Amino acid sequence: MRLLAFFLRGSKWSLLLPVLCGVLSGAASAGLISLINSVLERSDPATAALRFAGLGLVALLARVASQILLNDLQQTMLQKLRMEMVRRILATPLRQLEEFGSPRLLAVLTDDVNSISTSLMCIPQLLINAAIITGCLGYLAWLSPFVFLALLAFMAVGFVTYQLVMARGIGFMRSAREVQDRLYKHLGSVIHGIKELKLHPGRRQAFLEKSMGETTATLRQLSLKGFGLFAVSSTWGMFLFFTFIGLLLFVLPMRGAQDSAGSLVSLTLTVLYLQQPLDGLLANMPFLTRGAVSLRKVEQLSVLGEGLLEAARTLPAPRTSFTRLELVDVTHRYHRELEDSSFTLGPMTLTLEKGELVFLVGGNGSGKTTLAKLLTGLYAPESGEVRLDGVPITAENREEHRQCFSTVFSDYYLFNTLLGLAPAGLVPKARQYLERLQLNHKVKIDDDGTLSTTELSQGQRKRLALLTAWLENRPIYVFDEWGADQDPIFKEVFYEELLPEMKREGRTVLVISHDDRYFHVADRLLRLESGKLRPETEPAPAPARQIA
Ligand SMILES: Nc1ncnc2c1ncn2[C@@H]1O[C@H](COP(=O)(O)OP(=O)(O)OP(=O)(O)O)[C@@H](O)[C@H]1O
Repeated sequence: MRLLAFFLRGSKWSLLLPVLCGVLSGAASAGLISLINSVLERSDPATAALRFAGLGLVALLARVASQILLNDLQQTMLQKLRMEMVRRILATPLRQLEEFGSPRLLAVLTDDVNSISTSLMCIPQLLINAAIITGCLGYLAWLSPFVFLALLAFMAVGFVTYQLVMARGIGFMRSAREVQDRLYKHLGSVIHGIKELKLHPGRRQAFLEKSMGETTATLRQLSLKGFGLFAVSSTWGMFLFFTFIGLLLFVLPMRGAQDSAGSLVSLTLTVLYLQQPLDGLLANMPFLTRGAVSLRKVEQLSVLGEGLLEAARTLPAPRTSFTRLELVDVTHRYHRELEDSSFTLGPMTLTLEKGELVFLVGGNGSGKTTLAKLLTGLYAPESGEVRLDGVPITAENREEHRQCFSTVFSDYYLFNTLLGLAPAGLVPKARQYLERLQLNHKVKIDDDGTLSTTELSQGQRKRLALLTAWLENRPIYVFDEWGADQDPIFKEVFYEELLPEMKREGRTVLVISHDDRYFHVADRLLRLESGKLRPETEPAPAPARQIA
């Protein structure tokens, strides 16, 4: 029902039409049984044949129309669902997404969205079957109220017992769905850890046997149990049904309880006619249940982005200037469920002025990237305030705040096109930058901003990422260990030429770096130790150059 309500919410009218066709098809099928009975008993074969053909035709045409319309609805819903999920992900705060985890996100976007759409495909058949069952029951009530009531009682018993078994089945399906998140994590390891797995047979074996092997075996077991229970409960339903037919055939005549309107043949035929739609109803249940389980997962993801969508849909204009960026008593803490210790950054107070070139240094895990995420508005502070030109950054203006920054984080992502950068005007500039970054012999940029390749060395890819950031033309640049993958010559170009040039252009540049050879380039050096800012020190003077 939740599933039906979900689909009805957005597409009442496009669902109504196929439903009506489905019901019409079911009603026509139910009409057929009364016709068959009347032919068997008494009716004129010629007119009955015409009615038979007419009803059969209506049943078939309405069924095919319902399925075509529903197919169309399914594809539309699938597209809408995928777009909406991605919109919600884009609107969700980064920290919440990190906590949710990419394997779970992937499982929702692929498996769950597909299960929901498969369950949608079951709906026309469900409606057709429900219409046939209702029609047959109505006809049965007219033939024999006693048999009708007895069948209702059997169906009630069947429904209650079926529900009891199904509840266990649904439990297994939910557990299987949880395991699926783990499976996606392992699939991610195959893709991203392929080199490590190929180079080390022991690790590969352990991965296959333990990680993948155990997870897939658990998933198999849970799915088998879930689907097994569905099979048992539908067989139980069919057992009740045959028991009823047995009683109808052998006990009813003995008790002489038939009322005059219903002959045994008509009653048996009508009840038998119910078998196919009942069977169909039960066969669709696992898919509908799987869809409902997936819908719960999708709804969990939906909650993440709730309330933020509207803000995300109105694009703020990029900001071209600022004078001061401040952190005032800001803290951020990573909570980890299964660990006693948690990392806390701050409380810290810090100011960055327009046109400053600031280096942020410190040991691994001291909090440099976390601080950069707070400054750029990718994280919201747990306490304290981030202020831009004196204005506190809140949930309402954080999206706008982020428009001040161009970044290359150490785990940057490189798009293969100058996405969202209005390419027409920027392509000539992009080609110039390509030359400055010594990539013009490797990469070409089309007039529509598509890069000829991103299949490059790590250092070259990072230069391309720098190019995109540079083109964004924002007032503040943040580079997180950008120099780490560069050769000594290009490191020098970056620290000694490009950074000072950005500063001369009036930009504020925050450089996270371990390259102490170039600390002298900075106007200021911020040093982090275990999440705390140390008192500022003057950058060391430039080291003496070696004379060859
Ligand atoms: N997504 C996360 N979830 C939980 N803890 C995290 C997460 N990211 C970082 N941390 C923890 O926060 C601390 C600071 O991490 P951060 O990445 O800011 O350090 P860093 O100074 O940039 O380190 P490095 O020089 O190694 O890049 C680390 O101890 C790390 O374990």
